[in-house]
Amino acid sequence: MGAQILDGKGLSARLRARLRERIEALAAAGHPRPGLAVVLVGDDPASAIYVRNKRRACEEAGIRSVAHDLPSTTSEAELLALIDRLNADDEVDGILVQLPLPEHIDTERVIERIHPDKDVDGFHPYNIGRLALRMPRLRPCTPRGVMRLLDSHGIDPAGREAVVIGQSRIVGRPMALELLAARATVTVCHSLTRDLEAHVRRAEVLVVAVGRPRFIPGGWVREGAVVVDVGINRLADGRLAGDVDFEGACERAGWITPVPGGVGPMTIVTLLENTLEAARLRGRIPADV
Ligand SMILES: Nc1nc2c(c(=O)[nH]1)N[C@@H](CN(C=O)c1ccc(C(=O)N[C@@H](CCC(=O)O)C(=O)O)cc1)CN2
Repeated sequence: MGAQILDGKGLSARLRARLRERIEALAAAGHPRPGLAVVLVGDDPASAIYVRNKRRACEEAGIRSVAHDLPSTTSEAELLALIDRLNADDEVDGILVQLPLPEHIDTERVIERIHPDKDVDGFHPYNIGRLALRMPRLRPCTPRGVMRLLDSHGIDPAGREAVVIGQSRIVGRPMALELLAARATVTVCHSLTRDLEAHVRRAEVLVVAVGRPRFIPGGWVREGAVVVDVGINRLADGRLAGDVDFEGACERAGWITPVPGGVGPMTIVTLLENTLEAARLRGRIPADV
């Protein structure tokens, strides 16, 4: 076990405490509390847990969260109508629609309907475009959380070979944009990539987000690499495993995120920070807090 741990759980707890202080100070000065609408459609058990955790995190931080739990039979038109109402509601600073949505709903159409200034997930084409142009506004939570985790441990990706495995909207694509903005040399690998092992072996910063337990063998990891494991996979015995063979990778990596306790908690704290940022962008709280 040589690798040092990138402790997302510890860092997120410190950031959440700081956020709570800022929000309480704002409230004491007479400013409104930021408001987040959390929309869950259907009964996916993992989504229900993530949404519950987000709502609890809001409460602890002093953010007002409003729950919209809709049945899996909700039509796309009904969901879009709810988003229209939330867009028009001045007390709602952020709108979060938990993904994945049921198959009969067009995810792109839903994301595009959210006003970009309330898009606390950072998935709207406007916000992704701003990130691509290195003019970020609201940034996707998981990649932003990863960058903060690296930064807090003094890890600068500039000039390094970064390899991202997975090209999802939530992680892979925006992660590549974040690393590019941080001036890494970035490769994105996906299901059609030939010789994945060769790409992994040359990665100085390796980010894996494929959703397959222990998909990357530890023996592929470059000596001294920074390994960021975004996968959260529930094993048959109930335990959680990442997308990387953690024990094997620890023998070779310089730094590694654990699962649980690495990237996941950073996603949630970044959502809270984005909600505060959205309230600022909308002028509901002062710009200088
Ligand atoms: N609208 C969105 N949907 C989804 C997102 C997202 O960022 N926005 N990301 C994922 C799931 N996700 C947040 O929604 C998420 C997943 C896991 C964690 C987390 O803290 N995990 C813990 C372990 C939790 C457990 O015991 O199961 C950890 O890694 O320590 C936070 C957020 C998909 N959908």
